[in-house]
Amino acid sequence: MITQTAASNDAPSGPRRTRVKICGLTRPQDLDEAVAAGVDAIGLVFYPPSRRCLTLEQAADLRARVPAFVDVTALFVNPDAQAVRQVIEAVRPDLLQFHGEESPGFCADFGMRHIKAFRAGAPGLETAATLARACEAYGQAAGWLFDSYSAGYGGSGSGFDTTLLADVSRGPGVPALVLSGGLKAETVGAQIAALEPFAVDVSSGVESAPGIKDPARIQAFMRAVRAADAAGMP
Ligand SMILES: O=C(O)c1ccccc1N[C@@H]1O[C@H](COP(=O)(O)O)[C@@H](O)[C@H]1O
Repeated sequence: MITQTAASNDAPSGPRRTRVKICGLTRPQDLDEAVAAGVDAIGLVFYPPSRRCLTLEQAADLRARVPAFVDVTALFVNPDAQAVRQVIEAVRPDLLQFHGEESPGFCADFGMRHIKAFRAGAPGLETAATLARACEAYGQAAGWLFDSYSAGYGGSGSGFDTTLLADVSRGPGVPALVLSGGLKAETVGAQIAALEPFAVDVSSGVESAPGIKDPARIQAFMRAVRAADAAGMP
């Protein structure tokens, strides 16, 4: 159930500032562009079938460019624990992000802040009630991320029916609501206005090809988020 009207995970009143994560970075110049544009977090993918997947060495090189106060998230899909530990050791991410069928215990076992992703509309997550119930099992997460249900596990560029989020718990002390799935500069403002997510997470919508970010699209996306925030100021 949504428990507050200003449906942000921030304090109940005050100016809106939607956090932005750009995921699936593979090149130093794209990382620099995202940081210069003002992102709050970047995501590095460790899922071999993805064209955005990095080696430990590539990821460590990218990580070394990230300044203070920008979080680095390491994204996995049903990894084995050893693979996660290797990434933690080599890359030192600030957060882990799990996009598969990882259990709450597995996600929490690394003693790190983590985000659990849910594919809205997937089997067992087809209604607002079942999606909300699934989230509740992951109360130790720092964020609940909502993505579309499509072939593969994410990063597809497709959106989903956001009415499925209607029953998700929100408010202080509840994992942050992170909206994802097919976001782009042209549409993100309307999504922010309608749903007031704590954060948005984008990959395909700021790319010219999988894993290749486009500076103009990154800047346009950030402008659209900030315009939506300004429009929602009290
Ligand atoms: O980016 C990937 O390749 C990826 C692979 C497996 C799981 C998740 C992945 N990316 C995440 O998917 C969402 C939506 O991305 P998009 O904007 O629709 O392309 C986002 O959270 C990415 O971090």
